[in-house]
Amino acid sequence: MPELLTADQMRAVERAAIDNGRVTGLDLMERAGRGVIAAMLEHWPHFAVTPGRAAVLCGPGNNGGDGFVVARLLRDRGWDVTVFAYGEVAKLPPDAAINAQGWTETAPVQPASLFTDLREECDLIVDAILGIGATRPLQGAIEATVKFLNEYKPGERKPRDRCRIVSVDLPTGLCSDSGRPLGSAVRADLTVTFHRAKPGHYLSDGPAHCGRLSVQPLGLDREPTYPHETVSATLIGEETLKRGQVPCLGKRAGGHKFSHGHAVVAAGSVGKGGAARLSARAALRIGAGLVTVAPPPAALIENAAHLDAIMLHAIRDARGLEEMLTDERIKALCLGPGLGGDRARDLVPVALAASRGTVLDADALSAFADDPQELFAMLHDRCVLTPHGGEFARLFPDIADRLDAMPARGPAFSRMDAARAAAARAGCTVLLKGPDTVVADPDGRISLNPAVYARAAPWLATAGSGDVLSGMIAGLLARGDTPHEAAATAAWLHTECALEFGPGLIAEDLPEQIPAVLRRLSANSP
Ligand SMILES: NC(=O)C1=CN([C@@H]2O[C@H](COP(=O)(O)OP(=O)(O)OC[C@H]3O[C@@H](n4cnc5c(N)ncnc54)[C@H](O)[C@@H]3O)[C@@H](O)[C@H]2O)[C@@H](O)CC1
Ligand SMILES: [K+]
Repeated sequence: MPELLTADQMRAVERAAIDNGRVTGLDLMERAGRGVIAAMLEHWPHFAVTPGRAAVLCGPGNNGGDGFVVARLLRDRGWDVTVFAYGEVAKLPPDAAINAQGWTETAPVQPASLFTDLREECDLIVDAILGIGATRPLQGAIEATVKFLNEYKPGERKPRDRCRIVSVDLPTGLCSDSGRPLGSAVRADLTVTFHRAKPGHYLSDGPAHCGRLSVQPLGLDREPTYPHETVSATLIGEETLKRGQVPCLGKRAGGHKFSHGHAVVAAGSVGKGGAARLSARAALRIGAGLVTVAPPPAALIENAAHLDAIMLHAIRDARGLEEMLTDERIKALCLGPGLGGDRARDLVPVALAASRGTVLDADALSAFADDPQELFAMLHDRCVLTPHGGEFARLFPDIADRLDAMPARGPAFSRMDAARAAAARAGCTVLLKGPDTVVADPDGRISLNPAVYARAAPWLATAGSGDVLSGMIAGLLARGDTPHEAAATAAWLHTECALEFGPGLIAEDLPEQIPAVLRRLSANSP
């Protein structure tokens, strides 16, 4: 499902269903427990054939209640189960207390102090200590247990270490809204969440702590779907693109090159044009009708030696760009890749005054690091800024500091919060790059492109890959997409292109994968 829900939003959905009498809290807890078993068997089918030994760690809230359900269901399947309680069973909330009581009527509950490193003895450890209710850094018995559990790093498991760790809803200690550990957090092999994923499963350190992610239904799909402003973020994917974007990615029959938009990429000085050429090629491949690279006159020959379908137009300075932009058919501009700081400071004001779809990246952002306010005053709502972490910190130092500070309590300030705050300050779309790329609008709308789990594409960390992304956004702006749609679609396609090519990828390969990805998208569209 494409929506991500914060802890508060998830609680509101559950509360609405319970208040409407459609379901009880106890029903939901039972479904959650069944979901954990279903996901576990799907990921480790041998557990269905050979029951083993399990330790179930139950916390002080409803996450612990889920743990008691899982303990019962495992035992029903023939498992040898030991339950450890973190907190007083007598103080559990009502639904968790009912499940705890059901367990204690037939088997003991061990105190947390007896939990030591059981990995040698167990096949499965179920982490049901804390879920979306984790609000403060881990301490005491919980912290000590998390330390035990994390003593090995996933991937460094010894062959005889067969124990798997499954976290219920969230790895204990991970903030559901930000993906940031509150002090420390469990590193699970599998995390099973319910109804919808939470931002923390995708942002920051979340994927490293979750291991793999399974989203299990709670039977809440008939609850009201969420209006845009109550959804914390939309996950970009084929599902979201198909709703609105795919027809726009295809070219209109009977259209001509100008009806598909003209994009201009400003290039830098002699020997510095490669980045701009990468952007330009991506803009053309993604479907802009025409693309022009605009270098200074001295770099014209060098660029001409490299370009065929892409046009060239030398511009000496701001005046040259101003003259070029009297052509109303130019729909989108891309400034930054390889531009150089001085040329960026010269050209950006003119580009922004022209009110076209405009992508600012790299040098076009760093050139204003001394006085970001000067840039913000010129930006308009057709702009997209595409900073990586370093560029973001130069333009929005106070916001970056909040992201760096160790969270004292949850929900912690997230990369979504940071991108949203930056977009509001800049007054335009901000795309914050990373394996969890966030696209935020000034009105708070967020789209997330996670290149994690099955979509992990580490080979995207290659020189020039960001230049291709800026070009893709410029191409889509030229096609007429809104800044948010252009940025979100480009971020998703960029990852898909990397996955299509695979290891060994260099930036030049990315635009060449666009046709295959577009072909697949249109073949899959209804
Ligand atoms: N009806 C429901 O509310 C349902 C809840 N579900 C489960 O319930 C969870 C949410 O339950 P809760 O809201 O009770 O929250 P949790 O069970 O995640 O934790 C809440 C408790 O932990 C304490 N706590 C927070 N940080 C702590 C820390 N660092 N150290 C020690 N204790 C700490 C809180 O004071 C509170 O007592 C979900 O994650 C999910 O697993 C599911 O069973 C589905 C239905
Ligand atoms: K948990």
